[in-house]
Amino acid sequence: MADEVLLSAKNLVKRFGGLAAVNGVSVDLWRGRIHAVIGPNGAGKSTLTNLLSGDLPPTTGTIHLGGAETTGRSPEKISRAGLGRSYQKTNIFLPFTVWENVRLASQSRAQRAASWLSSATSHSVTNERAEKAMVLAGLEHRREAIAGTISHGEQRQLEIAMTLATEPQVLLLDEPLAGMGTVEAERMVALLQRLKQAHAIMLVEHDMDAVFALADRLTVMVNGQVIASGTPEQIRADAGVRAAYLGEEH
Ligand SMILES: Nc1ncnc2c1ncn2[C@@H]1O[C@H](COP(=O)(O)OP(=O)(O)OP(=O)(O)O)[C@@H](O)[C@H]1O
Repeated sequence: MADEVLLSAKNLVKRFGGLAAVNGVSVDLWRGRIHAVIGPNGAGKSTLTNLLSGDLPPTTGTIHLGGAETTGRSPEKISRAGLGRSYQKTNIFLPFTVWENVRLASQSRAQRAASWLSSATSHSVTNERAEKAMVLAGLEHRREAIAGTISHGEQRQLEIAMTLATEPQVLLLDEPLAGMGTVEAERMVALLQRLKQAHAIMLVEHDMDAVFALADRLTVMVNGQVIASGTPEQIRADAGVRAAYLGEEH
């Protein structure tokens, strides 16, 4: 699959009353690349994610997904157009098994008609999609485990498997490494590296070691605005970024 821009946002603005939480932000997400968005608390990262996913409509600006404009469309429509989002807040059904959770997520993608037709074909398509997502997320050996009993890191993998079961082209990942220990974080970094081959990924993450290990491009936001955008090397060398955000540690 050739690298291509799968999502393109231009001059996004989101105002809450007098506050411009996102103020003129443009971003292109490419298949085969991880694009990290970093910035201090309140910089506007979650708001930007909400604009791209349709959870919030932008005040002004445009969003194209896979060539079609999705500005102002519902999250459901944007999801169907190929965008998958994992939330910080978990969507997992804890009493269900890993497989049942991924299967349910896959079912949510099934055509409405298929549920009443209930054909063997639609079931096998749903199962195949779930199986593929579970394997891709590295959870096949935990298939029968109750979701509430698996480790925190595995639950984050499960959230990603559930997102993958909707077959997105673009993945918006909100702090996938939050609360992880070293071994779990390393496993998640390896998973994201695998996923980027077939997807465009936007990563919002506070773990700077992981961000600099993973990102092909970075956008640095402060107070709703982009203060720098570029490769990890360019961002590391940017005096404004060092002053505003990274300090002297990078
Ligand atoms: N629904 C809302 N109504 C009013 N103000 C909001 C709303 N959502 C966010 N804000 C404000 O917009 C600004 C950006 O917030 P946002 O959550 O996008 O930042 P962030 O970079 O994701 O921060 P964090 O790293 O802490 O998650 C903040 O000043 C926040 O208080």
